Amino acid sequence: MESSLEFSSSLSSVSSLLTRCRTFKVLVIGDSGVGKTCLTHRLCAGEFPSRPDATIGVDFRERLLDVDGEKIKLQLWDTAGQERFRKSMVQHYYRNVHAVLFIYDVTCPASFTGLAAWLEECRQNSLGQEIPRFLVGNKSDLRDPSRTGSQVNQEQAMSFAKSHGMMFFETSAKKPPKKCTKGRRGDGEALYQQDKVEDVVTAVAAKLKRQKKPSVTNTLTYSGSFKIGNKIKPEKDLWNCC
Ligand SMILES: Nc1nc2c(ncn2[C@@H]2O[C@H](COP(=O)(O)OP(=O)(O)OP(=O)(O)O)[C@@H](O)[C@H]2O)c(=O)[nH]1
Repeated sequence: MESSLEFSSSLSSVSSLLTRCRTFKVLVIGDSGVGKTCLTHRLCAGEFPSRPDATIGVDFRERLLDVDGEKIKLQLWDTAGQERFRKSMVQHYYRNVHAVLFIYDVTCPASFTGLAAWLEECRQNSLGQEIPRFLVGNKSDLRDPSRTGSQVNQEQAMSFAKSHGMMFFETSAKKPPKKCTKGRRGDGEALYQQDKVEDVVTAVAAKLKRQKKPSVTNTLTYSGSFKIGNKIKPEKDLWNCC
């Protein structure tokens, strides 16, 4: 009797360990230096990395969220901004993508005009219009009110986002602006401070939760990277549970 109880309790702990959740691949693209690595790090680890290296190939980071009682796992593909570090890997980036984050630096207008090239890359890799797209202006902590001419203005970015069917955010991976939010905390509804980087993942997860055909895996997390020269494993092997 005792052993059957033990057996059923260990079965239930195994099953809770393997709680299934829906997993989505989110591609992060934008010019080199706009802060893709720092942003994905902030989104997944909740902190700003002290000395990020230029990404070579792609780095993977994951974030597990609870959206209205459902577990949603975002697999963020932090891709290299430099052409020489992307090369032959580009087609792998776009395979089975569920959402794309376009990042630019608000203090670097060239990174904003450069978005046209990233849109073109999406087109060349047959990214469908049904794939949700998000525009994120990063490094808002460096905005200088006396230098408006040499920065990307928010109205301009908003109108770009609108014309391309994107949801728009401006934030900072280094010092995310805070805003007061109402939501469930502990026993009930409460007001709390949520930073605007958190808004990005929340919006992506909420949008993807409504998607019809996502992949399903367990909640084990994975992170790692592929450099040029590595063979990319089929995603089936990468993401399914072991
Ligand atoms: N002040 C400030 N600096 C930032 C912010 N985000 C990133 N940086 C800095 O910008 C530089 C580039 O950041 P990365 O995250 O490596 O940029 P990336 O887009 O991943 O660059 P690639 O890997 O070359 O594509 C680093 O020196 C960061 O410290 C931010 O929000 N504010």
